[in-house]
Amino acid sequence: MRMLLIHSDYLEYEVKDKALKKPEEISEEQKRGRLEEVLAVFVSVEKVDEQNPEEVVEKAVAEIKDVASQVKAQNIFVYPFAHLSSELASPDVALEILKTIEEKLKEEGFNVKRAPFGYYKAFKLSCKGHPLAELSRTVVPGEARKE
Ligand SMILES: Nc1ncnc2c1ncn2[C@@H]1O[C@H](CO)[C@@H](NC(=O)[C@@H](N)CO)[C@H]1O
Repeated sequence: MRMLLIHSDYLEYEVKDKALKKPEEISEEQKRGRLEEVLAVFVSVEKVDEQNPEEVVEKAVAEIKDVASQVKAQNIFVYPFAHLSSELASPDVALEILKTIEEKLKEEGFNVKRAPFGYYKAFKLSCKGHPLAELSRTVVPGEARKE
């Protein structure tokens, strides 16, 4: 799994078109979203993560919590983003993993939004620009090695 973490004044998105034949079903309300003072986490779920989704969720949540505490962010935006890797997991597995990351972060007390899966979306982001405002993390299950 590849993550790009951007500490931002705000992140807002608007759903445009379907990017998959069967995107996640969403309500009218979910077609737009915005969070202020947010840690935006752009996530590409990778093929290697299919070996142990539970473990990669655990590692991803730990990394996100670590960065959130460093930048003192209570709001987290989980944003599916298929552009950080050339070895993507299947959409079904990716969606499940992203939903579980969202759930676990909520259990940890964060205010979490997740952008809809399987769509082209317009988005606006205002990066804060401090030294920890732009970070990337890679997590893989167990002994799996990234080539
Ligand atoms: N392995 C994966 N990891 C993360 N997201 C994934 C995925 N497989 C499919 N998606 C979702 O389907 C859209 C089309 O690839 C993706 N859409 C996007 O990435 C938008 N930024 C528009 O390009 C995403 O919502």
